[in-house]
Amino acid sequence: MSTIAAFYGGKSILITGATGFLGKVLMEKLFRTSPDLKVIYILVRPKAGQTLQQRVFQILDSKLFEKVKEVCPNVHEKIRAIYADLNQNDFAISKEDMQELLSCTNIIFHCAATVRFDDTLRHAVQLNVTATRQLLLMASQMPKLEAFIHISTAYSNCNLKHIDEVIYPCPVEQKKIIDSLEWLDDAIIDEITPKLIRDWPNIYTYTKALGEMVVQQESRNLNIAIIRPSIVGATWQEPFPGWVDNINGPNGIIIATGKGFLRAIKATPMAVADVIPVDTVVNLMLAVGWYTAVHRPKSTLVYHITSGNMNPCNWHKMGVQVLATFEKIPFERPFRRPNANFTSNSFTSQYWNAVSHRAPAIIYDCYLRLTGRKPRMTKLMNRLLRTVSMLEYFINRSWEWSTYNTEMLMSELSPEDQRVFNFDVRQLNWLEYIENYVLGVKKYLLKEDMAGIPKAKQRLKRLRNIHYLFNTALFLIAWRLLIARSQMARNVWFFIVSFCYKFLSYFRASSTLKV
Ligand SMILES: CCCCCCCCCCCCCCCCCCCCCCCCCC(=O)SCCNC(=O)CCNC(=O)[C@H](O)C(C)(C)COP(=O)(O)OP(=O)(O)OC[C@H]1O[C@@H](n2cnc3c(N)ncnc32)[C@H](O)[C@@H]1OP(=O)(O)O
Ligand SMILES: NC(=O)C1=CN([C@@H]2O[C@H](COP(=O)(O)OP(=O)(O)OC[C@H]3O[C@@H](n4cnc5c(N)ncnc54)[C@H](OP(=O)(O)O)[C@@H]3O)[C@@H](O)[C@H]2O)C=CC1
Repeated sequence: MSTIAAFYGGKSILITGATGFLGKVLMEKLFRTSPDLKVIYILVRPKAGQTLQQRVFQILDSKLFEKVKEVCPNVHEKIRAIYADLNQNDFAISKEDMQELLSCTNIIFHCAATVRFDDTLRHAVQLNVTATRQLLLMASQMPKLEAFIHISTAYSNCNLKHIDEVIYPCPVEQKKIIDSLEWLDDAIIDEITPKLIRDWPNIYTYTKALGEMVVQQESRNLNIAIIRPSIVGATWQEPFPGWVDNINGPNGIIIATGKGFLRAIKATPMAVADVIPVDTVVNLMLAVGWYTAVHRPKSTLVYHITSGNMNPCNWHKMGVQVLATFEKIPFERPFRRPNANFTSNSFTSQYWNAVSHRAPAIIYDCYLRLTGRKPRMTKLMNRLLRTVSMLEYFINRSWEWSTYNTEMLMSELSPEDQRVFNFDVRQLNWLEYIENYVLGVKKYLLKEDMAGIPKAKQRLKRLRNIHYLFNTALFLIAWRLLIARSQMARNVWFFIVSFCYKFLSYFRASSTLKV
């Protein structure tokens, strides 16, 4: 029997961000491996016209939870959704709910965050910093609490090249920032934001660094650990390969490439693509929860869960495998044939944007206008290019993350725990993983049926023919114009024509001789 799985038996676990990508996979694994856990409290807000119960029902009803329902048929009774908005004071939790949380919680997994790169500083600080502080305050009033696991990101210190498993100080104290945001108005905040975030690439990574400072400074006597995953990707093995459910990070890029919208990107091909499967992250989270509660390390330990130093893959290899998968399993109704040009040069990147992205969008919009429809491709392309420009920072650099604590933890696990809660990324076969990833994007994100593959392949063939036809026509028109204007072009043209003529005459003569 797994020690870690047994540890969670009978426990009351509080999860924030349980409706997010990581949170769902965490809940799934907990229910599947420790069906005898007492309860999982999840802090949820109503969203998109759905009540808390409807949101929970939708999660449990998804394919991700199919195995759970076999192992833990009463899973509905073991989830307790608590109304909470982390943007509000005391999270707007009712008194009764708060009392229950304070008196019963054994373990906290704090996953909630805003992961948008362009959020306002006020909102990002509220969620990624102030809410963490508030949760720590709540945790300090929980008599039964055994461990508090805070999820940060490996990019919280991406202004450094080599990152150790320590909490780095931020140039401005988190308390000062929280205080000043209370009285500064939005216009001033917007003005000072670039000065505050300095060499961090965006507000998200900056506020995640501040969040870690809060954990360090407000941890009181709590048993805390911080986990820093790199780019979290689709599931590797559990509960099945390729599960993914949002368009963040590589997912949106895979869709945009598979649908033929994105055909070139400013990326350093040999830079490390530090993607880490979500189930690997969850396995480490559960192992850390157990270790922190049972071994009670004297200080707050930071754990990196990255792939680059143990089993590196670069963007070139990833791009090639993604394209190879599109050949076998194309996405439906592509705009153009998928292609991937990598360039690290700004000028070439601008060229590709004009020729490969903007021009086809404008041509398509003209076609839509001519056929009496509303043009939309240029707008869509502009948004896509804006998104890609925000991701560029991360695909043009490589980082080194030390993983001593993660490796130490691996060595502390029994062979059974190493198997059930495997976070050894050295065993990952990238080619297989990427293929399953692309397949998962098709099935679970785009909700496309595998039966549509032959039709998609046919459409790709048609697009290829249109592409050749279009290029030939373009070449002939350009050449015709050139000939009309330039004596040199005319000379070259006559030289080529006379050469072909002579060649053909010679060929005809020699074949007549043979006869
Ligand atoms: C490489 C070579 C490729 C070559 C060519 C092809 C090669 C072949 C394949 C290549 C292989 C794979 C290569 C992968 C490279 C990946 C790099 C990943 C780096 C990740 C670093 C993460 C580091 C930190 C990790 C962490 O620690 S945490 C998680 C990170 N956090 C995020 O990833 C949130 C980001 N996002 C936002 O910050 C917001 O999305 C915002 C952008 C502001 C827009 O915001 P806005 O426009 O207001 O609105 P949205 O509703 O959000 O989206 C509006 C519109 O954009 C679309 N769209 C949103 N997203 C994406 C996205 N990704 N990709 C594409 N489209 C996207 C959406 O479809 C919608 O389309 P539309 O509706 O217009 O049709
Ligand atoms: N995905 C990645 O690549 C990486 C993620 N991480 C970290 O992992 C954690 C989880 O990320 P991920 O699952 O991908 O993110 P998601 O965006 O998928 O999930 C975010 C979660 O936070 C919740 N949340 C946001 N705002 C509020 C609020 N005001 N009140 C209550 N809940 C709120 C969301 O709830 P709702 O559903 O209601 O919006 C959702 O459950 C984050 O801390 C992130 O920084 C770290 C490295 C990489």
